[in-house]
Order: sequence, then structure tokens, then C-alpha cells
Amino acid sequence: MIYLIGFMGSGKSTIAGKLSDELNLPYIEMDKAIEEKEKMPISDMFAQFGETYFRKCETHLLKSINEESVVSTGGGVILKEENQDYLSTGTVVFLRASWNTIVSRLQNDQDRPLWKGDLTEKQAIFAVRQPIYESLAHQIIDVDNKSPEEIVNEIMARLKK
Ligand SMILES: Nc1ncnc2c1ncn2[C@@H]1O[C@H](COP(=O)(O)OP(=O)(O)O)[C@@H](O)[C@H]1O
Ligand SMILES: O=C(O)C1=C[C@@H](OP(=O)(O)O)[C@@H](O)[C@H](O)C1
Ligand SMILES: [Mg+2]
Repeated sequence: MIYLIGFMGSGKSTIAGKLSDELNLPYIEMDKAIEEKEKMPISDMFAQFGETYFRKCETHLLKSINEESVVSTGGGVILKEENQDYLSTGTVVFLRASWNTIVSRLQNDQDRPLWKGDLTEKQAIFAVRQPIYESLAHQIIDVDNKSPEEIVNEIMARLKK
């Protein structure tokens, strides 16, 4: 199993489909699978049932993926120790974007429930998560100023080593 991890906006969803084509593996977008199962957008799920409910769905889905796939996770999947242990059984690829890249990509984003409020709060979440992504990663790919194709090529080269 290949798990793409990284902060919101690092490009997990953009890269996973292209990477799965290269590897000839199915592609699973966790956020989309949760939305389909729960029949509502993630932002509504947060608003109606809270983040804890979303996190339960996320863990349940993570553990239910059996077929070898490229998995695009949500940025917060690394928060639970239970999930960390599970991710570690596969190949974990961290898409590492700088804070400036994240801000420039998400400045107009309205969909992500945790991308709201002032920038200082969001940067605090980024600072907490960054070392967790790094510690879980089998491969770290710096993504700033690279096209999706360059990033996929870099991942492919690393996976062949
Ligand atoms: N390598 C890249 N270069 C430029 N823009 C990118 C790149 N990867 C992703 N993006 C853009 O950044 C935004 C967030 O990407 P997305 O794949 O949804 O990230 P994630 O799933 O990690 O939150 C999207 O608008 C996407 O088009
Ligand atoms: O960082 C997070 O906690 C989240 C990231 C989102 O996915 P992306 O990383 O694809 O934006 C989504 O799972 C949810 O809104 C929570
Ligand atoms: Mg995504």
C-alpha cells in the first residue's frame, strides 16, 4: 500500500491519481470515499457531527482498504496513534510543502473545514503536524515549485531504489 501524507494543500489528491496510473494500481481518495459513504460533504459532517465523528469514519476507512492501492489520505490522518501504526505497515510518502506554498495554494479555499480562521492558528496546526509527517515518512518529497509530473517522477524514482 502506498499512502500519500501531508498537510492540506500539499497536493496529495492531485498526485495520487497520476501516481496510481504510473504504478498501475487503483487509487483511493479517502475524503471522497468518506463523503460517499456518509452521503454528505466533509464540511457538513464537521458542522453537523463534529470533527470526532469524521475522525472515526477516517480510521474505519483506513483500516478497511484491503486491495493494494495508492491512497490519498486527508491531512489529519496522522493525528491518531492508531492510524500512525496502521500507516506504518505500508509505504508512506510525505509530500512536504512549505508554509508559503500551502498559503498560496489555499488562499481562496472554502471547502476545507480546518482551513478557516486566521493564518496564525492554521500555521500553529502546520507546526504541530510537520514533525509527525516527517517521523512517519518512508520517503519525503519536497514539492515546492515542482509540477505534478515532476513530483510523480520523483516518487517513482524513489520507489524503485
Ligand atoms: N505541484 C503542484 N503545483 C501547483 N499547484 C498544485 C500542485 N499540486 C497541487 N496543486 C494545487 O493545490 C491545491 C491543493 O491540492 P490538493 O491535491 O487538493 O491537495 P491536498 O489533497 O493535499 O489537500 C489544488 O488547487 C491543486 O490544483
Ligand atoms: O488536515 C485535515 O485535518 C483535513 C484535511 C482534509 O483533506 P486534505 O488534506 O486533502 O485537504 C480533510 O480530510 C479534512 O478536511 C481534514
Ligand atoms: Mg486532498
